[in-house]
Amino acid sequence: MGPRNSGKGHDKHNFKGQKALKFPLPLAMWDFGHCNPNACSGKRLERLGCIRNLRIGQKFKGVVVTPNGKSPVSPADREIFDNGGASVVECSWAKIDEIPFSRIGGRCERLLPYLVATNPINYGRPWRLNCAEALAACMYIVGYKDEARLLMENFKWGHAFFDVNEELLDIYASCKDSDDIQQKQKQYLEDMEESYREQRTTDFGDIWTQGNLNHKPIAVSNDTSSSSSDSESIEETNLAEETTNTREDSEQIANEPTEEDDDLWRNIVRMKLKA
Ligand SMILES: C[S@@+](CC[C@H](N)C(=O)[O-])C[C@H]1O[C@@H](n2cnc3c(N)ncnc32)[C@H](O)[C@@H]1O
Repeated sequence: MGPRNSGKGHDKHNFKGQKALKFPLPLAMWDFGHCNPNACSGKRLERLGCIRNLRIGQKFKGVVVTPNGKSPVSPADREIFDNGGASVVECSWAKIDEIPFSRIGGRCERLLPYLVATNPINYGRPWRLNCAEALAACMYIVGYKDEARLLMENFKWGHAFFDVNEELLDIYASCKDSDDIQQKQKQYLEDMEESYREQRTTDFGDIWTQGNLNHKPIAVSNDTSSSSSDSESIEETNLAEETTNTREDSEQIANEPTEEDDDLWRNIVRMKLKA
C-alpha cells in the first residue's frame, strides 16, 4: 500500500527548495549503498517518494537517529523534529565500522531506546531496527503516532512493529525527556528479565515431569516466512545471514547487550511474543 497523506498542517514540513515528498513529514537518509535495493527498507521508502537522500558531508538539522547517538530520542526532541524532521543512516549493520560518522549526522543525534525489530531480517531482535522501523519509532516517540503507522503501512510486516512494541512506545512517548526514557527503559527491562527468570524457574520445576530434555531445541517463534512474501523478501535471507554472521558489531550500539545478553534478550522476547 502506498503512503497516504494524513492531511492538515504538514505542508510547512516540506524541505525548502525540495520537491514535495509523498509523506507528510520530512524524512531523510544517508545511503551508503551496502544493502540490496530489493531488501532495503530505506530504498523502498525512497522509491515510494517518502524519503530524500542526503550527501556525505551534509549535516541534518532535524533528529538524526543513529548508533552514534549518546542518548535516546524523547518527546523533548519534538521541536527539533518540527524544524527538520528525522533522518537515518542506511547501511549494513555488518559494515557500520566503515561509516564516516564525523561527515554525517547533526546536532541532534539520538539512539533509540529498547524496542524489538519485527522486520523479516532481524525479527525478534532487540535494538537492531531497520530504517523504516527506526523512523517510525522516532516519530511515535516525539508524538507523531499516526504518521508512524502510516509509514509502516508501506511494509507487509509493518503492523507487527506496533503489535510487538506499542506498550513500550506509549511508555516512551509519555516520558518527559531522555533521562526519563532511560529510567523507564531500565525498569521495563528489569521487570522483563525478572519474569523471564521466574518463568525459567517454573519451567525447570516442571522439567522433572517431562523426561530427558537434553538438546531439545527451544521453541522459536521467529518464523519469518509469513512476512517475507513481499517484493523485498527475495534477497532478505542473504542479508539475514550476513547480519547474523557479524555479531561482533553488536557493541556499536551503546545500549545494545553483549552477545550473551543478546541471546538472553531474544529468549525474553520469544517468551513475550508467545504470551
Ligand atoms: C544499520 S541500518 C540497516 C538498514 C537496513 N538495511 C534496512 O533495510 O533498513 C538501520 C539504521 O536505522 C537506525 N537505527 C536502527 N536501530 C537503531 C538504534 N537502536 N539506535 C539508533 N539508530 C538505530 C540507524 O540510522 C541505523 O543506521
